[in-house]
Amino acid sequence: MASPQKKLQGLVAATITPMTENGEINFSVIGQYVDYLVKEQGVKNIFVNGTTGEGLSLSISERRLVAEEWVTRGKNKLDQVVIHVGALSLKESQELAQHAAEIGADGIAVIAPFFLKPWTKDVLINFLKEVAAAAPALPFYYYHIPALTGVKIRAEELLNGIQDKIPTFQGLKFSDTDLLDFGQCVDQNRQQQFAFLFGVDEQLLSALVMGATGAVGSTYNYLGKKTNQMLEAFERKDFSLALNYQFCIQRFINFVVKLENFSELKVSKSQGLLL
Ligand SMILES: CC(=O)N[C@H](C=O)[C@@H](O)[C@H](O)[C@H](O)CO
Ligand SMILES: CC(=O)C(=O)O
Repeated sequence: MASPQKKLQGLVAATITPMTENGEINFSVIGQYVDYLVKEQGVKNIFVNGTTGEGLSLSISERRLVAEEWVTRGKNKLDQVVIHVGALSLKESQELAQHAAEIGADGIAVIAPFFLKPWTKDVLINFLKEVAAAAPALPFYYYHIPALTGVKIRAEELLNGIQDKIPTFQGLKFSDTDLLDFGQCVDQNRQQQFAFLFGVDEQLLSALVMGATGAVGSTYNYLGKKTNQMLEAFERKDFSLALNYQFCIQRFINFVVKLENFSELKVSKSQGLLL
């Protein structure tokens, strides 16, 4: 069973998967990448093989090797390494979950299957449950990203009673702008020790007000330090300073949104960018 004292909090960088010009994974820079995150950005948690890491575009054997390298390089340097193990095939997802446990990862996260989609909450829960059961000692996070999966089952609905089905359930990574849904996830689970990790970096301050306990995002690779300053200001209840930091972050993201050449990277104006 997941240990609550190891609660995932603060910033989690969704790592980019470094590649060589030939399209091979460039394992040789991952050690430096870890040091850069810790020393330059003050970020000590990572989320591997997610959206930013293009996990769904890698082969299963590449995903295993990437996960292994991050865990190895992060040893004694990072607090937590969470591996995204979602896949269309339940068997592949289970294989990756079991592998994450074997290599000593700190948690696994799973998105909803996105081609033949689960049509009800129960169908989705059953899929997640089977994956979680393949790594019964690892904390499990549901990765809610409806703009990319097309699975619109509300997170609030999914969380209702989830620990009865998935005892290792430890939190939610919420990559959507629906703060009603997010707020209700927090409000209805106050008795639990869940991690509520927000995934739309340009709106993190609003999510902190709603009770986010941390954040997973692409921009924490390079705006980690700035975002940590925002978190500290929020913690001190200096909301006007926190807002200044959020606006600064927004100006950067807005600049990228407006770059026409980046339009093909755009998921949707309101759902966040692949930065
Ligand atoms: C769709 C996507 O990749 N979202 C990322 C994580 O969930 C975010 O970190 C965004 O890249 C960021 O919020 C910028 O829009
Ligand atoms: C942002 C994020 O969490 C991801 O890239 O998966």
